[in-house]
Amino acid sequence: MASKYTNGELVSNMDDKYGVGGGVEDVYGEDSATEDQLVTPWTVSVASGYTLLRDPHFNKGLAFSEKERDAHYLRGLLPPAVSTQGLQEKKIMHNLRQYDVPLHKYVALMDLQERNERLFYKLLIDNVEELLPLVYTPVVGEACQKYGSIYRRPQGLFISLKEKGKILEVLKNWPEKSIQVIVVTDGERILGLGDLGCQGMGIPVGKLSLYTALGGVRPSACLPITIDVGTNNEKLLKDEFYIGLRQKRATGQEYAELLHEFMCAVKQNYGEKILIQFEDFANHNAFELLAKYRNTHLVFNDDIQGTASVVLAGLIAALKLVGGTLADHTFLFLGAGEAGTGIAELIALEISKKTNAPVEETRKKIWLVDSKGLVVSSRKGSLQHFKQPWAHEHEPVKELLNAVKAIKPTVLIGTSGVGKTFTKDVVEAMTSFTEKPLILALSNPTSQSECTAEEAYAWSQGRAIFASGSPFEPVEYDGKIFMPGQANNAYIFPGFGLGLIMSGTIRVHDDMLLAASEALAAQVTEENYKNGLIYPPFTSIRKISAHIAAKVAAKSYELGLASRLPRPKDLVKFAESCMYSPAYRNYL
Ligand SMILES: NC(=O)C1=CN([C@@H]2O[C@H](COP(=O)(O)OP(=O)(O)OC[C@H]3O[C@@H](n4cnc5c(N)ncnc54)[C@H](OP(=O)(O)O)[C@@H]3O)[C@@H](O)[C@H]2O)C=CC1
Ligand SMILES: CC(=O)C(=O)O
Ligand SMILES: [Mg+2]
Repeated sequence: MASKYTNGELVSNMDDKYGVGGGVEDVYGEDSATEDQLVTPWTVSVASGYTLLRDPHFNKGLAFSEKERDAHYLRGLLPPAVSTQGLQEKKIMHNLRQYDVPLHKYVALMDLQERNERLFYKLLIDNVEELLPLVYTPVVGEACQKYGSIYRRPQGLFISLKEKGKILEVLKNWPEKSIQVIVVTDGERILGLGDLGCQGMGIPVGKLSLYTALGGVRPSACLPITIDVGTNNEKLLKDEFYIGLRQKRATGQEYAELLHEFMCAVKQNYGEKILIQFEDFANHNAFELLAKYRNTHLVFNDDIQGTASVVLAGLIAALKLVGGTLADHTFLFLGAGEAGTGIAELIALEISKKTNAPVEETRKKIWLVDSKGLVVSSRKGSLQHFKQPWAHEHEPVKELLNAVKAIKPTVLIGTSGVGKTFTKDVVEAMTSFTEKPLILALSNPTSQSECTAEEAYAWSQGRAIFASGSPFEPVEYDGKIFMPGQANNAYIFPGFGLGLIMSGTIRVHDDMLLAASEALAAQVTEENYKNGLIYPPFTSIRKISAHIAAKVAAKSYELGLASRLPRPKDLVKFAESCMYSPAYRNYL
């Protein structure tokens, strides 16, 4: 047990309201952070020097000032030099850039997060375009595949079948008490990489680091959770470094009971307003969990709902480039799972709202292809429930190319999880009847992208408007530079979650997703359009998130689902004021 000082008095961590770990209490809270806010001595409890240096929430490394070194027993524990956060940032970015292997950069970043949290977030916020592909797709995918080998320290909470009957106790083991958002996975569909079992933990950890960096939700309010019910991945089951349960996945009642215990325990421990984001569940569980808990919990499925909202935003923005309304377009999806049907449904809803046509009608402009071909009415008997609404009248078509020729889409969206499926023939066929084909290759990571940016531009003779789930570099084609966009739910969920949290929202409503889409689309500038972009750059993501949060919160107040009263007048300003700042504090 570490010793601690409170106002000069030695106390045991046992007595500390922060429990295990202890640390300098941040009396101003992380949300309304401003640099150089002084913490008065009588309100602060101070860890002994050694403990303080090893507490990632408060450690500043060489940036502890001379006075802090004296006040907090750090003399001798640090070399004499005193640094600034800016200089530390410069050094770490320099060091990161020396690594050739992206996974090594990932490991270095995770080490930083566990050593000095504020510096980690400062880096991520200031260098978002450079670091996003590391802490998020594509590199996080490789990290999950190799999670057992690169595992150093536990991140987040692991809840396995072994914890059945004890989940509430497990939640209480987590040191932070005021959790506002949980991202949870069971690891069965990690990006387009399939079942990675317990090693899927990289995803909730990565998503929550974006909640903080992109959405400004304070890190101590974020809890990553992996539910381990086994894995059907034979390779992992045989891998000596695998960190999860070595058994086949539990299914049926056993699975449902564990998940139900989890959902009840979370609500019991954190209350009605805890946001639970489901992430990378396989579709046979994802739709069911969302349907089962959407009326009793504040739940959000990022793959179904977040993806739908980000794609709809891109489509609304793209109308400026291609003209017409959404109702004028014909949509074809490769992939009819969570992402595909989620997006399709939100497009149909948006068109319905705009045209007053019933959703049953507006769905008819949207077609989906799954692994067996075009989803058509003659297949109805064997289709999963989420595909049923898309089984339109048409003769069976097996291949995507033939579906493209038959449907003549103006918008082609890849949500198959299978790379290289938008072939030259497919893109050329689409380009033959559409002046400006809109091509979204959403599958992650990069290896699973339906086509590359270069392929989309080259095969369409530079006519395609292209965006992808994982980032691609700008492409030079025919002497012109083309800027591919990134159509990724990372644009939506941080701001969406912030909007829910800051308004005390108790349930997610589809209209909030539409509001988020419109807010994101409104952030695309004329300059972006000139570059062929349908999404704004991630460099302005905090501003974007504040606008998304404000629109989501406004919708929540309008629907009577917000519990934070009175409603703040200026919701954008309020969102900004809630955002975590990673600037160091003075602990004096
Ligand atoms: N960019 C973003 O923000 C997001 C991207 N994604 C990505 O989308 C992909 C899919 O995710 P999700 O929808 O959750 O996965 P699902 O497993 O729910 O759906 C995959 C769909 O693709 C179909 N499919 C698989 N292989 C083929 C093939 N060879 N030809 C045609 N269809 C095929 C499946 O068919 P069947 O039903 O017949 O099995 C299924 O309908 C993943 O790569 C994921 O990373 C997901 C969420 C967000
Ligand atoms: C981006 C994301 O959520 C996915 O690929 O699953
Ligand atoms: Mg996902």
